[in-house]
This record gives sequence, C-alpha cells and structure tokens, in this order.
Amino acid sequence: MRTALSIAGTDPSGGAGIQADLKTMTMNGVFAMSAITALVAQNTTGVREIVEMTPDFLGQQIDVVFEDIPPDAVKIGMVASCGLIEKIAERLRFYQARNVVVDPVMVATSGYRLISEEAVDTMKTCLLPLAVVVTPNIPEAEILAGMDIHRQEDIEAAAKRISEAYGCAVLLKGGHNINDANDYLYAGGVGTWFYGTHINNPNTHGTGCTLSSAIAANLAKGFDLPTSIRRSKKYLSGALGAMLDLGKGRGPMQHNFNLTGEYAKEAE
Ligand SMILES: Nc1ncnc2c1ncn2[C@@H]1O[C@H](COP(=O)(O)OP(=O)(O)OP(=O)(O)O)[C@@H](O)[C@H]1O
Ligand SMILES: Cc1ncc(CO)c(N)n1
Repeated sequence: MRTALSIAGTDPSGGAGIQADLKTMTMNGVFAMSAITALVAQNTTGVREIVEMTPDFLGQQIDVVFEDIPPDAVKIGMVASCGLIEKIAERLRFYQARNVVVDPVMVATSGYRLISEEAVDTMKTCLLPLAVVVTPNIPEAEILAGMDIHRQEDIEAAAKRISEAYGCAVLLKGGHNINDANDYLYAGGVGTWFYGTHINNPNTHGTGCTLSSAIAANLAKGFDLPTSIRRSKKYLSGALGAMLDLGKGRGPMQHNFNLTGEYAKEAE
C-alpha cells in the first residue's frame, strides 16, 4: 500500500487540519500518517488558542516516520513559525522526500491568523522550493506573489509569478472570492484551468486541507499532477455534495460518502 504523511496542525472538531488530512488520505486509498506542528483549540465557529510544538519534537516526529515507513508523498499544512518551517525543510531535504505538496495556510476561514508575519518569508524561501505543487487560495496567493488579485487575468499572472520565483508548480484556488470552483495550475511554464461545479453548501470548513491531502494521496499512488488535481476536485465535490450539516458555524464535510467507480482506478 502507498503511504502519505501530513505535517500540519490539529482540529479537535474534525473538519480541518490533521483530522481532515487523515480522513482524506484514507478515503483516497493510501496509508495515512501524521506529524503535528501545533495543537489548535478550534471548531466550526473559529480558533480559540494555539499551542505550538517545539521544532525539536516536530523533527523527531518526522524522523520516526521516515526511518520506519518512508512516505510516498508529504502534505504540509499549517506551520506557524520560522523554527518549525526550518526544521521541516531540513528534515525533508535530508530524507529527499518525494511528492511534497505545500498548502500555504495563513488565515483560517474564520479570519484567525495561523502563521506569524516573519514565517511567511521563511515559508517562501525554505518550503516552496521543496514543493512539487503549492496550493494557495486567493488571499494567500496575493501575499506570495506580492500583488492584488481581482480578475481571472490576475489569477493567471500571480500563479506564474509564484511558480517562477520559487521553482514549483502552483495551483491557485479560485473558490474563495469568486462564486465558482475553478482553479488554475501553472506548471513548467504552462497554465491550465481546472473547472469545477460550484456546490451550494455553506459547510466548507477544511476544503483547502482536503484538496491538498487528496492531491498528495493521488501523487503517492502514482498519478501525475494534472490527474491528481482532477481526481482531488472530484473527491472534494463528493465530500461537499454529501451535504453534511454539523456545528454552529461553517461545518465540516462528509468523507465517508460513496466513491464511484472512477476512484477504484489505480495509476498505470
Ligand atoms: N462551494 C464549492 N463547490 C465546489 N468546490 C469548491 C467550493 N468551495 C471551494 N471549492 C473548491 O475547494 C478547493 C479548496 O478551495 P478553497 O478556496 O475553498 O480553499 P481554502 O480557502 O484554502 O480552504 P480553507 O477554507 O480550508 O482555508 C478548490 O478546489 C475549490 O475550487
Ligand atoms: C490546523 C488547521 N489547518 C488549516 C486550517 C485552514 O482551514 C485550519 N482551520 N486549521
């Protein structure tokens, strides 16, 4: 069985972070593992408090995984501070980690900051160059590219700019500001739109975590990047389309929905 590791923060209410990643990776047919960057007291209504892991202990979590069950893909989510980012980059370089997907988590859906100002620069210089793909939403892409995004042309320009600056593919998620579900991939000098059908469900807590984990799981299984993105968007539509309604805020998605035949398919 192929394996994937999530390096991210927690969500005790189960909709985002490590908890969403483990559900998503499991449903996408890989063995899911995790290294925790921070304990986050949060639920569907927002973030209450964060207790960060020390860089040394995060490093030990990564070491025990790689020494025993080297992952076929790694997803990196919330990493709040410079020391943690530097530790992850150093360990992943040491193990020559493959299929690294970076979700540059900066602000929770509720508006709570999940990364310090200084750490954004460290993320740019240390983490993005290790990624095969980075998956910013529009506000994150504005920060990474250093430009405002208002229209479709801005999405295309920002993705190109981030990709050229850090040498990784960029999947810029359009779902946030615009009422559609279209994402733009810029990889190896080529831009491609991935069109999705907008699902009228307000319970979108953890969509970003779920998409990046599904991409990592599909890369681990041997699918190429465009195919992994296509499959992951389909998975997300299924999880959103199941119309789970839990919690008092933006609720979580349902992961144990019925996956159709397409998903049984393995990479050639
Ligand atoms: N209502 C929706 N219907 C269908 N797809 C959606 C919807 N909302 C978001 N998506 C898709 O979900 C994926 C994640 O995008 P989104 O922009 O929501 O991420 P995010 O802002 O990082 O998430 P989070 O709120 O977890 O931080 C993208 O592929 C996007 O197109
Ligand atoms: C731990 C964690 N990672 C990412 C997000 C973004 O949705 C969140 N709310 N919590």
